[in-house]
Amino acid sequence: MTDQTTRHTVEKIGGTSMSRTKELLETVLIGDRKGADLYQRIFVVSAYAGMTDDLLEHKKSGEPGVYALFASAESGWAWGDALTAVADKMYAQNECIFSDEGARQSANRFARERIEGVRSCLIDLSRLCSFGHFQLQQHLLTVREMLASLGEAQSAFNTSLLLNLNGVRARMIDLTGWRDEAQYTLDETIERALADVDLSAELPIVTGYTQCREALMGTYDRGYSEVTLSRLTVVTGAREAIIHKEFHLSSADPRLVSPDAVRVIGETNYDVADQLSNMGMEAIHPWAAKSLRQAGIPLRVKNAFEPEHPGTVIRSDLDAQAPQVEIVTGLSNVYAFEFYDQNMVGVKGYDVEILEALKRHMVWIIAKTSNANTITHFLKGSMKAIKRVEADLSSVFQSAEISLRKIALVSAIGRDLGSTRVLAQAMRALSDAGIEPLGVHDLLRKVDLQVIVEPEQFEATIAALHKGLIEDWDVAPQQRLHAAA
Ligand SMILES: Nc1ncnc2c1ncn2[C@@H]1O[C@H](COP(=O)(O)OP(=O)(O)O)[C@@H](O)[C@H]1O
Ligand SMILES: N[C@@H](CC(=O)OP(=O)(O)O)C(=O)O
Repeated sequence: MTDQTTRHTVEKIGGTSMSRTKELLETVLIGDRKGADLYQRIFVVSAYAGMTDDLLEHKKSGEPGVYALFASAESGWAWGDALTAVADKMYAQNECIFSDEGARQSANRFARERIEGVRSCLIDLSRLCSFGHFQLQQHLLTVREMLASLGEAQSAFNTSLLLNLNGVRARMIDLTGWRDEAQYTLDETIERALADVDLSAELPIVTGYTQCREALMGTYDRGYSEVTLSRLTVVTGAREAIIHKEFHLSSADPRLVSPDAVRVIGETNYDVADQLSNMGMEAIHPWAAKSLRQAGIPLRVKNAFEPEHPGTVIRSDLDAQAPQVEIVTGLSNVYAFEFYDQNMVGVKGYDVEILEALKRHMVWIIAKTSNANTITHFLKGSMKAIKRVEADLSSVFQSAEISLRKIALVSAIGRDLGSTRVLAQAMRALSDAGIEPLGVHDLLRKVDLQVIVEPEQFEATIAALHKGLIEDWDVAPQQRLHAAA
């Protein structure tokens, strides 16, 4: 069926929003909908806020969770206590969600069965690996997948149960591979799981984690639920993918710039979405955007708690009407990895070696610059991994001087920044705020302007650029006329 009015949507609810379960029922999940209006939607749910952090490692601080403890030899059996703490957190979450005793018990039973199943599997694996014939290293990805999927299994089970209690025909679609006998590709797994679902009369609540041959965790790592969202959208031929977040996609993080000063982004294109995810803004996982863009399906980012608001539409064919910065975002903990070698002038091959080392140690490159004898990469990753890159390169290039420093990178992003006014106004805004940038990247392809500052100046830089390039953008020419008169 291709009729726009009857085709379904696929909608993801992020972890931060999932934790506000009761409000979600009154907005996104049920709200004023009745009868047929409740259906023709597929929901993909993330784990409740903080759950995946505790199961794996903290996304921002890197603090070890169950996985990181299990993987590190020095931690011994500490992972077992960490897993028990996750179970307790799950029961506490169930306590908040279900006032009905029977429902709470079945939610707790579900969580306990999954947690204890994984626990005994990990104990067996540790025992096997103590023989030496089985190498723990070879199984760590599977362990990571098993642990991560616990979070999404809980939230999908709870959401469908809660909807059932509220008279909605919801069905949990468990893509986590729990006790499955065969393994399929991502697309096949999705097709098989939804084959007998009648979208006009059932509401599928799908786990954000999909266990499949491609191993989502190995390829995409954190933020994987958006990959499930995008493939589900493409495979089921949905008319639109929707991401429900805690805030509207705004011109800056409303936690850093006052919510009154930020603007909701009405529309943008996938080019801007790519820049945002590169900066770790998580507007959408870069790989998720790719599938949707290739299939020509629009993505809408909405505030989960303001369901009437149309939110932000992201499509490939939306060009800007005029040069304008749309969003100011950044990363406060970036490593500037500077490789300097005077022997480099006129010689090729340095770049390749550096890139190989970065790839080998799985370090994310945010940006790079180079000149005659210096190549600087701006990196996101663990200090440990970056130190390994440094060691590898020092042994290959003995005359090189490699230096590493922490910086913050703030980026002003828009579909068309092709006006010299953007750079001029950015510099004025920074100088007015007393910020001296360590570096600025204004490239030929005008979609972003990157400013490098000391980490302590991160928030002030976001605020200053937001003020200069967004809040004051339309008023600035007039003010300049007054100033000149
Ligand atoms: N430009 C922005 N617009 C909206 N939120 C932003 C923006 N930049 C950063 N954020 C932050 O993103 C957070 C949501 O992050 P995310 O991990 O995507 O949540 P979720 O768990 O819902 O997927 C919000 O708490 C908000 O502070
Ligand atoms: N819960 C997972 C997957 C995910 O996509 O989460 P969120 O939608 O909350 O970013 C993670 O934290 O990585």
